[in-house]
Amino acid sequence: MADKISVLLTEQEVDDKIKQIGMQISKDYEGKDVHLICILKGGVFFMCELAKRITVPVSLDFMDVSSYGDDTSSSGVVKIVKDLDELLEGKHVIIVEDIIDSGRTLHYLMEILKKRNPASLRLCTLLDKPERRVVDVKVDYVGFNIPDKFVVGYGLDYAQKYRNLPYIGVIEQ
Ligand SMILES: O=P(O)(O)OC[C@H]1O[C@H](OP(=O)(O)OP(=O)(O)O)[C@H](O)[C@@H]1O
Ligand code: HPA
Ligand SMILES: [Mg+2]
Repeated sequence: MADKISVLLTEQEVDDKIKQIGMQISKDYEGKDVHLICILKGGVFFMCELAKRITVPVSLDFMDVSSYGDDTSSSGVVKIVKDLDELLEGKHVIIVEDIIDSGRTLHYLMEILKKRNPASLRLCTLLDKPERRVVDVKVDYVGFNIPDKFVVGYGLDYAQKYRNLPYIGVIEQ
């Protein structure tokens, strides 16, 4: 049976927000190149749209880190499924995520990536659920703070489904 999904953030709201973040990053990094790291799979839709809105030179890389599997809450175990292709030494790096929830994934990742000597390292997320935080993470660019609800769409999945929705929705129980 199909799940009933209600809209939390419309496609227009998400698109407008990504344009704003893109403009802010372009301003903050004027005269520099930025290296975007997409955290697969959830970050992929956001990164593609964001990259198009940044006006300074952009390079891209991908990392797959998984902590949720097909469940709706974090197992606390973070594993690197695919590492980056490129070195970070001297680069202005922005990690691009779909959501920060418990903070476990990003806390772990920031620690690992800092050790690779980027010129700078920032974190950009489309969604943040501050109420759910278990581990502290400093987030530099946030699209939306959202309530403690399990959301899907724009890269976010429930058991691998609904990543392709062009809006952010909540599965009704
Ligand atoms: O703040 P946390 O509680 O750690 O949760 C956030 C992480 O969980 C999700 O990834 P997931 O491991 O489900 O992989 P996916 O992106 O492939 O769905 C999401 O994309 C973030 O990476
Ligand atoms: O609300 C969520 N939805 C989908 N994946 C997630 N990973 C962490 N939080 C979420
Ligand atoms: Mg997931």
